[in-house]
Amino acid sequence: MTRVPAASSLQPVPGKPRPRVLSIAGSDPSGGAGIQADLKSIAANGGYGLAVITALTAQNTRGVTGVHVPPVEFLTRQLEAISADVTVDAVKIGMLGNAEVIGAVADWLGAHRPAVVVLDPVMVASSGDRLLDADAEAALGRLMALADVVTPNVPELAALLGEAVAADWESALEQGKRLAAEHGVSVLVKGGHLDGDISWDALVDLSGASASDVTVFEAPRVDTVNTHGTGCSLSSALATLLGAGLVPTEAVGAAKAWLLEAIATSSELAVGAGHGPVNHFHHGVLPSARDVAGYAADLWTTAAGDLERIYELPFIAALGDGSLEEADFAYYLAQDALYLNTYSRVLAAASSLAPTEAEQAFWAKGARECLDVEAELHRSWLVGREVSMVQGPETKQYVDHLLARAGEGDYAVLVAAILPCYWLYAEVGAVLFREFEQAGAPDSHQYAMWLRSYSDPAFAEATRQAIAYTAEAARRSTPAQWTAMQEAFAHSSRFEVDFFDAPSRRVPRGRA
Ligand SMILES: Nc1ncnc2c1ncn2[C@@H]1O[C@H](COP(=O)(O)OP(=O)(O)O)[C@@H](O)[C@H]1O
Ligand SMILES: Cc1ncc(COP(=O)(O)OP(=O)(O)O)c(N)n1
Repeated sequence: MTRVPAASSLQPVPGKPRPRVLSIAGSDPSGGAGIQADLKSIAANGGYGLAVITALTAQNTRGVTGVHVPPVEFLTRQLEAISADVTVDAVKIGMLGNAEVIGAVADWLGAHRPAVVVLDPVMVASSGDRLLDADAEAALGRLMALADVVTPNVPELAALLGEAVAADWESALEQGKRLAAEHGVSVLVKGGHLDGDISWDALVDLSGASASDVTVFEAPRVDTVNTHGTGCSLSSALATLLGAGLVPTEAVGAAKAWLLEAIATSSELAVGAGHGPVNHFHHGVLPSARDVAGYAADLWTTAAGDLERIYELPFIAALGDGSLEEADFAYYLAQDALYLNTYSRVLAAASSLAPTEAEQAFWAKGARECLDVEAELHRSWLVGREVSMVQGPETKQYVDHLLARAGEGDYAVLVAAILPCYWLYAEVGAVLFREFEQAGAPDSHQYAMWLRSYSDPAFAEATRQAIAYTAEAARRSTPAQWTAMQEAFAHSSRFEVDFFDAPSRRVPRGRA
C-alpha cells in the first residue's frame, strides 16, 4: 500500500478568486494613465477590472489639450449599474474633475462602500495641466474620510494640507504623517517627484495591520522619461492586491516591485514622443490567487515520486520499526547537523531576498530554529558518540546546490530549492509517527524521540506556510523563473532521497 497521498494535506487550498476591482477615473486616450492604465494594472496584478468614467481627456504623452466632464447624473447611472449587479472587492478612485463629481462618488461610496477603497487624489498631470478644478481640492476631504488609503504625490500632499511643496523626502514624509493624522486615513506618500538616486515611498498605516505605523519603501530611481501614469498604475495595483487579501505593507511592497519593473522595461514600448507609458505587462497577466494551489499541486507531483522512493529505503523501514543500527542513525544525525548549519544560512539568504516583511520574518525564524535543532542534536544524540563530523558526498551535493541557488539571488528559485527539506521531512515524519502509534507506541522503540520531533504540529504549520509562500512566488514568476523553480525543487527533492539513503550506502560500514 502506498503511503503517498494524491495531494499533501499541507498544500494550500484554492485561494480567493480574482478580486473584482473598480476604477472610477478619467479616460486617457494615449493609454498610459487614467482608466486605460488602471485596467492594465489590475489585470497585470491578478484582478478583474471594471471601469466607471468620470471625465474624458484629450491627451497624449506630451500633455493634456482638453477635459470634458459628462453630466454627473450619468456618472451616478454607471455607478448604480455596477453596484446593482456586481460585488466589488476593491475600488480605486482617480481623476474626478470637479466638486460635483466628488460629491456623486462620495454619495455612492456612502451607500455601497466596497471593502477596500484606494484614493489617488489626482489634481495636476505631470505635464502641468489641471485634472481637478482648483476650487474642488477642499472637497476631497469628504472622500478621504471614506478611503482606506490615500496616495498623494509630493505636490498633491502639499495641496491637501494647504502647505508649501516639500523640498526633500524627510519633509514629504512628515507631511504624510500630518495628513494621516488630520483625516484618520492611511497615506502612501510617493516620492517620485523628488530628485536623487532613490525613489522613496512610505506607507503611514493607520489600519493596525502592519508591524509599524510607518514603513518606508525604497527603490532605485530609473533614468527614464517614461513615467506617464505611474501614480495611476501604482494605486490600481495596490487596490488589486489589497482586494486579494494582502496586508497593506505587503500590498505596497508587491505593487512597488511590480511598478519598478514596469518603469525599467518601459523602453520596450514605443508610444509617443513625450513621457511614455510604463510596461504594465512585463510579467504578463498574473494568474489569479486561486491558482496558487495549482502551483503547489505541480510541485507535489514531483515530490510524490521521490517520497515513494524514500519510503522504499531500508533506512526508513528500519527507522520506522526501530530496528535501525545505531551507527547508521548516528551517521544520519551527524550529517543532519552538518546540513542544518548550511541550511540555516540558506534560509537567512531567503529572508534577505524576501519581498514581504512576513516572509522575511518567517525565513529568519526558520534559520534560527535550524541552529537550535543542530545544537540540540549535538546535546542529546551526538554527545559521547564517536561520530565523524565530515560532510558525506550526499550532504555535500545537497548543500552545494542550495548555496548555489542562494548565490544566484532569485527569491522564487531559492525558496523552491528550500522547500523539499520542509515538505518531505514533514510528510515522512507524520507517516512514521502514525505507524509508530498504530503499533502501540512501544517503549522499546529507540527512535521515538526523533519521530516525535518531526511529527510536531508546529513543524507541519511551518511547512504549510513554506509551501504557501513558494506557491505564491510561483504565481508571480515569469515562465522562465517557474521552470527554474521546478528544476531547483526537483534537485532538492532528489537530494532528499539520497540523504535518507546515505547511511545505508556509507563505506566503510561499521562505526559511523
Ligand atoms: N524614475 C522612477 N524610477 C523608479 N520609480 C519611480 C520613478 N518615478 C516614479 N516612480 C515611482 O512611481 C510611483 C508614482 O510616483 P509619483 O511620480 O510620485 O506619483 P504620480 O505619478 O502620481 O505623480 C511611486 O511609487 C514612485 O516611487
Ligand atoms: C485621465 C488621467 N488621469 C490621471 C492622470 C495623472 O496620471 P498620474 O499617474 O498621476 O501621473 P502623470 O501621468 O500625470 O505623471 C492623467 N494624466 N490622466
